Amino acid sequence: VLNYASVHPPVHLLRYTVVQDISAVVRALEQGVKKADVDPAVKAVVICGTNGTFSAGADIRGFSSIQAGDRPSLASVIDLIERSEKPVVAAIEGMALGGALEVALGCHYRVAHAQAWVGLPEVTLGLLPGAGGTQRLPRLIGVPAALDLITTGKHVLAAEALKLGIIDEIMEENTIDAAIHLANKVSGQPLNSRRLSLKQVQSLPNMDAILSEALVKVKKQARGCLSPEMCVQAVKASVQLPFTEGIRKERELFNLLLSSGQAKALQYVFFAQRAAQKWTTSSGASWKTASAQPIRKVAVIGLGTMGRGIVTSLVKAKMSVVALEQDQKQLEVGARAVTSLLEREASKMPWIGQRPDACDPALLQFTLDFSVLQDADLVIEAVFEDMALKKEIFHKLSAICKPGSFLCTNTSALDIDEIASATSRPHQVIGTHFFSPAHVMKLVEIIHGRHTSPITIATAMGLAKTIGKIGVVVGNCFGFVGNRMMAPYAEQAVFLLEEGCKPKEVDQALEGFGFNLGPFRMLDLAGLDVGWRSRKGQGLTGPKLAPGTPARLRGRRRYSPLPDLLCENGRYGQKTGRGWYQYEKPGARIANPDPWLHNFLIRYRDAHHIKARFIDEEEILERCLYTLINEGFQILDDGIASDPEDIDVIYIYGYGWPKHRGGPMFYASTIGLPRILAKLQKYSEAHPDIPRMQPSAFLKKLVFLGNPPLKEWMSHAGHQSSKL
Ligand SMILES: CCCCCCC/C=C/C(=O)SCCNC(=O)CCNC(=O)[C@H](O)C(C)(C)COP(=O)(O)OP(=O)(O)OC[C@H]1O[C@@H](n2cnc3c(N)ncnc32)[C@H](O)[C@@H]1OP(=O)(O)O
Repeated sequence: VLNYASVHPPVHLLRYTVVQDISAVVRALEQGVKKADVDPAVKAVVICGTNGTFSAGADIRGFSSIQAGDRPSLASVIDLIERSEKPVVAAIEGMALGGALEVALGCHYRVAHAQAWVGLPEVTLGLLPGAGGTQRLPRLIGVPAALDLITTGKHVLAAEALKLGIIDEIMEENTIDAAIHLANKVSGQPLNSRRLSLKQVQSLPNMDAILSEALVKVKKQARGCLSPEMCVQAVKASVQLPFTEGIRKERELFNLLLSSGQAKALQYVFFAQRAAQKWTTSSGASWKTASAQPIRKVAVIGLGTMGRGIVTSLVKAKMSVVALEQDQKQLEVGARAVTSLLEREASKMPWIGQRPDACDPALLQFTLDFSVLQDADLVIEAVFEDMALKKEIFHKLSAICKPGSFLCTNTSALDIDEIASATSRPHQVIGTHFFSPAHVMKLVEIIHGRHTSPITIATAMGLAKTIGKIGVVVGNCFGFVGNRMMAPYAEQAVFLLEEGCKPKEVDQALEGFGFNLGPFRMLDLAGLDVGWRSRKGQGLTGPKLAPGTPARLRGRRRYSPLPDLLCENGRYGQKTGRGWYQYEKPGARIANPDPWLHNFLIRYRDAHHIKARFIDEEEILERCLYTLINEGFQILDDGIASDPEDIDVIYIYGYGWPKHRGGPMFYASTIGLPRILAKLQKYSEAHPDIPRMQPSAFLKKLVFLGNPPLKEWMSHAGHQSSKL
């Protein structure tokens, strides 16, 4: 939106908001600036936004239509603004992000409201600031600060932007009036010193080291994502090249990113994350009609690893919390752990820690007394995965809690309906599957049971948002979405060990793909005893296993007893200092290959007459990833997830799937469903005793229908989503 308004002659006001059609905004800005330039009555120009917002930047959907090599017309207009003979002042209210901040950097002065914030988030969309931002910002604030902003995409508040030198003045109110005042004041003064393209980047004695360290750092963190590295290269160009050549380099890098496919994936994730908030269930309940109830007081039952993280997240969000344990010793240990987590969190955010209300002790109460829970608006049970124990707790809660209280269970696999059956209010029972460490991980799977009411779902989603998490609504089945898909993935990883791989080879392949942790490092971190307990519960191993069951078969399905054997040897992973790897001591984090394990694998293969073979990276990746994706198709067909975006958000924020690959279902769409199907067919023919490798009927159907785009998949699902 752009208005050319003559409000306070001789200053002309250009109002615009870049969130819709960038080319319309660019055209209007160009006309406005040109008109002001030739109008002798105009002495200065102020650029501002509408409705209290400067601009959130370009419409991300528009990027798909940009062709590599397009002349970035926004960049030309920014040049025009900078070249103007009349002072141009940016009046920043609300936010100035991406292209909008680049426009402001082209202005000669920048005035911001105290509550405003600015940033260059392009890197998070797989791009770099492509309209001169990588060349102007280092000239304005120096290389280290510019690198920090451009490679992370972080937003900074006006006060910090002032300190960094991004803006010139902060206003508590009337930002536009202040900008007009400044424009009048500087009218007629020379402008060259305000034109960033004419400035040199401030030289630093250790510039080479700063740039190469930045490159090493982003490469290490990016796990194959290109945009942070390209951002460093662009900033390096601002140091090493004259402005116009730097701009050329910036454009070259921008075009490279635009055609990389990663930008498409990251932009897909931006919208998928937002789409996941617009939940629906297969019974037709949806975010549109259900409203969240206000939650003032939350109770958490159990102060184990999960309970501690959950309490910490709630307190950080300034919610009133009661934490319950069953005996004094566990209560004290849990309370100490929560306090230490909160202290650590406060030290990471000193600006919050200094505030007197940062962690009001009155907000957090530790208790052994169940009756204290009676006035809680919502209870999160976070004891360990034992159905009988959970049912006992829910039965008690149902009797004690006030009628309106919502009852949540933090479970990673158990049946929500069975837990709800222990209460007199199954419509207020819901699963809230947090991920460890719960004060860090963003994801919460919100699992609705057969009787869960829409208001309960909306309230759980609202709570997730309040505490800064991403809730994704899923249906009730063993393992829900995330762990159900993880099962065939982890199973393949273990089968690969049986057939000849070492844990490190499997982990390296998947970490090379971009996962934070490969499957064996992940299992060691989570604790191998967790899965062992679950398998014993299912009768797959342990006392419930029928005598005479073959070691490597359960029914007609292939089974690997390897993880059980490790646990029987006391190897539970990091916590015991031994698992799939060895660690310096219990609790240590650095995983080292363990000769004991390698010998054990050799003996195991001998005992079961398995001839070890060399397995290449391609097979490791295909078997682990395609079986996981295959389960995803089954989940969609079953209606457990309402669309592929939900699955992708779960995998990115809960399982460390590389964001620049867009999530497993998006990745499948980029590989092409016919290829995935063909590979699954090939592997399932070679391994007929692994049912999870047999292609899902839904995948086959989509291939038969000609590999439709991801957006159309659900219109072909057996279980029609109500979103459609
Ligand atoms: C060779 C060519 C060179 C061209 C150079 C071009 C230079 C320009 C580059 C850019 O400007 S890149 C874009 C930079 N901007 C961003 O990345 C901002 C992204 N948005 C946000 O961070 C947040 O949305 C927000 C603005 C901080 C608001 O957050 P809030 O939590 O309040 O709301 P949301 O739920 O996130 O968003 C509401 C609604 O708006 C949609 N939306 C937000 N930003 C954009 C956008 N930039 N493009 C398109 N759509 C956007 C968002 O999807 C939500 O939509 P619905 O889900 O409600 O439909």
